Amino acid sequence: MLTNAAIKELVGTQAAELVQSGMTIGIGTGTTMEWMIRALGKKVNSGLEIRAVSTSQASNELAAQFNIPLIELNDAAKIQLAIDGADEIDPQLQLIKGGGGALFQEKMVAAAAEEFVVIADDTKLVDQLGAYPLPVEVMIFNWKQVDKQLAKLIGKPQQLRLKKDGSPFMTDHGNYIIDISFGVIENPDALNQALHDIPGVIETGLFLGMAGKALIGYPDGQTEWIERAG
Ligand SMILES: O=C[C@H](O)[C@H](O)[C@H](O)COP(=O)(O)O
Repeated sequence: MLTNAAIKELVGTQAAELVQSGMTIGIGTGTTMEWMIRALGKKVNSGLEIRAVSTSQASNELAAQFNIPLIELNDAAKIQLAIDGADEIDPQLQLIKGGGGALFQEKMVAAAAEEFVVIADDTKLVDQLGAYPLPVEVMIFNWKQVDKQLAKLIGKPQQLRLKKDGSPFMTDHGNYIIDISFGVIENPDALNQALHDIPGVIETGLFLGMAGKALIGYPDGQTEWIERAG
């Protein structure tokens, strides 16, 4: 049986095979994507010619270590393919993302891509989103006001993401994250809209109708492609 890290390596390495010379790709963030970036780096060092738009400082740094040419999203005329991990994946390929705090840039890159592929181990598959706390990126300027609005919307106070030293976690874009525990999200679209309606909410970790395919790895070493219906 494979360890969780080995499953991530399996799907990350397999996903790197999707990348063809000439492409501009989006590269996501997280422990699964680290394996994809490493595998892609080997291909680049063997002659694969690509350009990449990264979704975080951490992925920038890893990609740079492997000489993967990076460009800014504004300089990408086209992104043929974006690949990223996820924290939860439901049967419609609706996602919760942002466990690593990169949701805002990840969503901008995924939205700009012609195709968005998710890679994950099977523990990320759920029947309904919501067991994983939903990350919401908020302005520092009014985060306490946002929190009050969230308490009205959800009925209980929410958790500002903190670092191990107890100070607030800050995103690459200089914002805070509030992690919202739902248990089950009955209507992801309505929730996403309601959250966006709160001034000071910058982005949510709900990625709805974005992923076309997901590559899932299992402990027995098998992988499976799941496609979004419709
Ligand atoms: O902010 C982080 C991203 O959304 C990650 O893609 C997500 O948290 C999954 O990360 P991992 O592959 O480490 O489980």
